[in-house]
Amino acid sequence: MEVGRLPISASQRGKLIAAGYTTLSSFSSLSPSHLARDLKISDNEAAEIMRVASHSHRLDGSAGGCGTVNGAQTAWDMLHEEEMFPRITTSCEDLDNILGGGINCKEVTEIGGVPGIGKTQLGIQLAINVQIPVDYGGLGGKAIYIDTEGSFMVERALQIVEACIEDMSECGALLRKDFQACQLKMHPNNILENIFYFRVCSYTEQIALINYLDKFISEHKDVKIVIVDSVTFHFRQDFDDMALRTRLLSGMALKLMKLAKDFSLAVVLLNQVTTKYIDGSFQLTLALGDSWSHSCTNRVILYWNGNERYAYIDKSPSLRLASAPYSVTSKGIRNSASNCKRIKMM
Ligand SMILES: Nc1ncnc2c1ncn2[C@@H]1O[C@H](COP(=O)(O)OP(=O)(O)OP(=O)(O)O)[C@@H](O)[C@H]1O
Repeated sequence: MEVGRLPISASQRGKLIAAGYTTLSSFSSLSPSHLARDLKISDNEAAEIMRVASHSHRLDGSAGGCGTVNGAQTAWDMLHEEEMFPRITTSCEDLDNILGGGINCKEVTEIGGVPGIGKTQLGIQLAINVQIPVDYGGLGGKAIYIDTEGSFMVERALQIVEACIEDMSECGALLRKDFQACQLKMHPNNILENIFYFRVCSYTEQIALINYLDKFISEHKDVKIVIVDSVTFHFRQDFDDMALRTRLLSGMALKLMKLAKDFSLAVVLLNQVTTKYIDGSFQLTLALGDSWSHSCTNRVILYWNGNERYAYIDKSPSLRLASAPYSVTSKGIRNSASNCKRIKMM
């Protein structure tokens, strides 16, 4: 495919051609940072060109064009790319710390816990925090919220949005930043408008929607997080054929992992827990644990420790297994109250 046919801006097309990249295959094997250097553009802009190019290439291939295998990416490029995307804060410093700074883009993070522990609250918080402007250390992105249980409450979302704006204006004053400049972006109406909400009422609807996300996100490029609350709800009932259930779940998991990689976004899967008889005692395990266990990069378990809520990193290829307290307040997710007391006393 020729660069002239790519759906990018005329100036980007001009820069590609001027740098000698006249066909898609002439730069498809480069890393975004390499392309950014050659074109003298930002890494983000280069990553976006690569994404559009790879999408157009896929469409071209499915329309009969011949497919090519992309070249390898170096580990150095991968590290550089990772640094390009800040993590999405949970609004709880302790939780962010054990997560290596927050929820990572390009990865699937499963968050499980007992009813009432705060999974939905965390999901709503992330859908809002992903919109924190780049100037304030955020991603300035948008969110997709897939609700399978009907637990998303818009009034509660508004309450958390207002608290987030309040925090940002305080933070702006501390950092002497011009909060007025981002006030329009961080207006409650705009923040709520940037959360695309889908209610799904059956597993077939859920699979159909996840298959459609590719197209939806191509048309809404700012989406930086997809939250599914909860991912296994419809798969826990009305299933006689367990092999079919496992196949459908694995297919859905693969699709979500691919979305995370292709669009450099975070996928957060909220999940319920059940009790299982293991080694002579009943223990809490995530719903559909065995058929689902390879579907995520990171797994976080939320649990009660006395009266306090805790999060525990249960599985991760890069984070140490650790736990941290957090609380659910009227403002949303925050540091645990006892931790705040400790900080004040010090
Ligand atoms: N406005 C609020 N102020 C303080 N805490 C709140 C507020 N709204 C909700 N909560 C807390 O959040 C908890 C419910 O959290 P959430 O709905 O996220 O649980 P969940 O883990 O998703 O449960 P389920 O699995 O049943 O959906 C409540 O028990 C309450 O303690």
